[in-house]
Order: sequence, then C-alpha cells, then structure tokens
Amino acid sequence: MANSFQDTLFTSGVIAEDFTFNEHVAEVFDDMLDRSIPCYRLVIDAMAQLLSCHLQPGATVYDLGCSTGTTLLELAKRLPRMDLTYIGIDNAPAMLAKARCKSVEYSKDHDIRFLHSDIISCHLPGAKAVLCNYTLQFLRPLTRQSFINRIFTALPSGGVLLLSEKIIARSSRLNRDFIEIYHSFKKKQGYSELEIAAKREALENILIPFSIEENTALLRQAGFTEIEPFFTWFNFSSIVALKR
Ligand SMILES: C[S@@+](CC[C@H](N)C(=O)[O-])C[C@H]1O[C@@H](n2cnc3c(N)ncnc32)[C@H](O)[C@@H]1O
Ligand SMILES: O=C(O)C(=O)C[C@]1(C(=O)O)C=C[C@@H](O)C=C1
Repeated sequence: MANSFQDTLFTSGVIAEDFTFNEHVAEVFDDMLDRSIPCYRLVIDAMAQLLSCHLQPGATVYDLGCSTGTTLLELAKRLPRMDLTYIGIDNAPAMLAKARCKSVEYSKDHDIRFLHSDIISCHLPGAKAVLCNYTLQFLRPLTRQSFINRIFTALPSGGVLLLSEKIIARSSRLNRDFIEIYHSFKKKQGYSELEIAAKREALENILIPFSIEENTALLRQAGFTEIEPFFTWFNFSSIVALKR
C-alpha cells in the first residue's frame, strides 16, 4: 500500500504558491481528502449503490480527476462481482504514481487502469458511467460547459454521470454560515485556524465553486434530462445525471 502522510502542508501559514496538485500535495493527499471533504467515504458508498442500479456486468467506468485512485479502488471493493473496468484519468504525474502503487494489490482481481491525460480533451471510449468528484471546481468556469457536453456525448443512452463538488449557497448569508460550519468541521479534523486560513488563501481563484443550480444547469444544457442531487452536506453536494 502506498504510504500516505499527514497533511501538514499549511501548518506554517506561509503561502508559497497557489494550490497545485504537485508532489507535495500527492504525498499527503489521502489524508487531506479524508480530513477536508465531509462524508468523503459515505459519498463513495452512495455512488456504489447508484452504479449498481444502472450498470451491467463488464461495463466501463471513468473517473475524471482520479487523483490517487481512492474512489475507483473503493468502488472495486464495493462492487466485486460486477466485473467492471475502471479507468482513472488525471494530469498530475505524482497523483497517478500514487494511484498505480495503491492499485497493485487490486489489479489481480480487478481491471483498474490509470491514464495521464487532460480531462478537457481526453476520449472516453466505451464509457457507461463517468465519475467527476471534486474536480470540475478546478476547471476554469468558461470551460465547464464544453467539458460536461463532451461527457454527455461520450455516454450511451442509459449512461450515468456522478458529479460531486464543493458548492456555494445562493443565499450569501447562508453561504457564510456554511463556510463557518465547514471551518468548524476542519478544526474537528485537527486543522488549526492558521492552516485553514492558509489553505483558503492558496485555493483563492483556483477552486471556484458553483451553486447546485449552476451545476444542474450545466448538466441540463448538455442534454441530461434526469438530474437529482443525491447527497448534500452544507457546502458540498453530489448529483446524479442520467442520459435517456
Ligand atoms: C480534488 S482532486 C479530485 C479528488 C478525487 N476525484 C477523489 O475523489 O479522490 C482534483 C484532481 O483533478 C485533477 N485535475 C485538475 N484539472 C485536470 C485536468 N485538466 N486534467 C486532468 N486532471 C485534472 C488534479 O490533478 C487532481 O488530482
Ligand atoms: O476547500 C477546501 O478548503 C478544501 O480543502 C476542499 C478540497 C476540495 O474540495 O478539493 C480542496 C483541495 C483538495 O483537493 C482537497 C479538498
């Protein structure tokens, strides 16, 4: 199992650069996600249940912005008898190195591959399901509609997109409440006020969250007709979209 270390990247409070998915982030990423994304594993449980409703054995599942492969590896554990093909795509070499290392013990029983590519332009041959968890928020807003359009086009009728994102609330007052509640969550996860403030500054203009309504509009504009949020925690939400 690849080593994962505790996320202490922002303990000094010094922001050396904008947040990037470099080797330092990859080194601590699994700890960072578990401590920074509320109900991270619960959402994967829910995704497994939704995929089992819509996929036939032998289907291909893509994870766009797969990072260190946690989502696909956890899904493989939860869907052992579906004989799915899992393809993770990311453009951060250090993340993929971790993913490939972690997947060694799974590759005996599962078809799991990790490809280095730009999800904005990569092809998705044979896709029956596409996952995009906490990734769209890092794409420049003006590229998001064409990105979602490409996913829609790549899916067959009956195909499914599962999208999880950090979000903003439409109400600015409630949005401030949600941010405070999120920071309390992070403190309970062991992050200091200094780390939380430093991470927030590093993510400024890098992580650009949309509202649930804005993300839903992207999906509807692309052609998805059946769209439902299936999980929301204050400023994080997951949406399922079916292609009819
Ligand atoms: C927050 S992480 C995603 C977390 C991951 N989906 C999970 O649930 O464990 C965002 C990922 O998207 C990747 N990414 C961002 N822009 C990308 C692009 N244009 N092409 C490929 N990967 C990209 C980053 O390298 C990073 O690994
Ligand atoms: O918004 C934050 O402060 C976070 O830490 C969230 C978040 C994310 O949603 O992707 C930001 C960067 C990392 O990828 C891990 C978690």
